[in-house]
Amino acid sequence: MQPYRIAIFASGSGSNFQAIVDQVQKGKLDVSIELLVCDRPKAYVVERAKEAKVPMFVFSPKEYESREAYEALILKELVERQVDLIVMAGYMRIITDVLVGPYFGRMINIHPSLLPSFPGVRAIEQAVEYGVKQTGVTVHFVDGGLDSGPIIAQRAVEIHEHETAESLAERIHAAEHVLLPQVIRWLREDRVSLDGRRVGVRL
Ligand SMILES: Nc1nc2c(c(=O)[nH]1)N[C@@H](CN(C=O)c1ccc(C(=O)N[C@@H](CCC(=O)O)C(=O)O)cc1)CN2
Ligand SMILES: NCC(=O)N[C@@H]1O[C@H](COP(=O)([O-])[O-])[C@@H](O)[C@H]1O
Repeated sequence: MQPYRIAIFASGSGSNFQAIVDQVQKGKLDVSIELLVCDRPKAYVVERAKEAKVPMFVFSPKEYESREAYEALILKELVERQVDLIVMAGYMRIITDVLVGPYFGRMINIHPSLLPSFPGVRAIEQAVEYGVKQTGVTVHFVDGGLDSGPIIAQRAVEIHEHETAESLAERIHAAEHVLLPQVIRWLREDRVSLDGRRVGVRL
C-alpha cells in the first residue's frame, strides 16, 4: 500500500495526538505522522511531539500579519511533505480557505459534542449547563464554517446525575481516543465516501 501521510494540528494537552502516536507505534494504524502544527509554543502537545520525534511547525499567531499569512506557510510545509490528511485534534483556531480550499475532503476535526449541538469552544461545559442527558463526540470533515462540515462518525456518552464538566471530560476524551484513530484508519483504507453532506463508510 502507498504511504499515507498525516499532519496533526493541536493547541493543547495533545491526548488525542498521543492516542494516534500510540496506535501507530503499536502497529495498529498504518500512517506516517509527518508534522505537528501548533499555535501555542508552550502547549504540552509540543513535548509529546518531541518525545515521539514528530517534526513540528510551532508558531504564535501574533507574529503573523493574518491567519492567511501563517496558513500559507503551513500549506507550503504540507505540500512539501505530501501530506494526505490533516487531523485537527484540539486545534483552537478557525481555518480559512487557504487550507480549506486545497484540503476539503482531506481535513477532519474531532469535536467533544454530538454536532450540531454545542459547536465552538467549551462544548462539554455547554452540554452540562444545558442539562442534556446524553452528549458525545463527533468526527467531521472541516469546511469553511465552524463545526459545520459533513459528519463522518459520532459516539454517544451518557451524562450521569450530578455530573461535573471535569468527570464528563474524562469519558469524552476516552471516547475520542478510540474514535479518532478509527476514522483515520477508515480514511487510510479508502472506506469513506462523501456526497454533498452525506458521508458513507464501507465497514
Ligand atoms: N474552518 C474551520 N476551522 C476549524 C474548525 C471548523 O470546523 N472549521 N474546527 C475547529 C475546532 N473547533 C471546534 O471543534 C474550534 C476551534 C476554535 C474556535 C475559536 O473560536 N477559536 C478562536 C480563538 C480561540 C482561542 O484562541 O482561544 C479564533 O479562532 O478566533 C472554535 C471552534 C478548528 N478550526
Ligand atoms: N472545538 C474544538 C475542541 O473543543 N476540541 C477538543 O479539544 C480537546 C483537545 O484535547 P487534547 O489536546 O488532549 O487532544 C478535545 O476534547 C477536542 O475534542
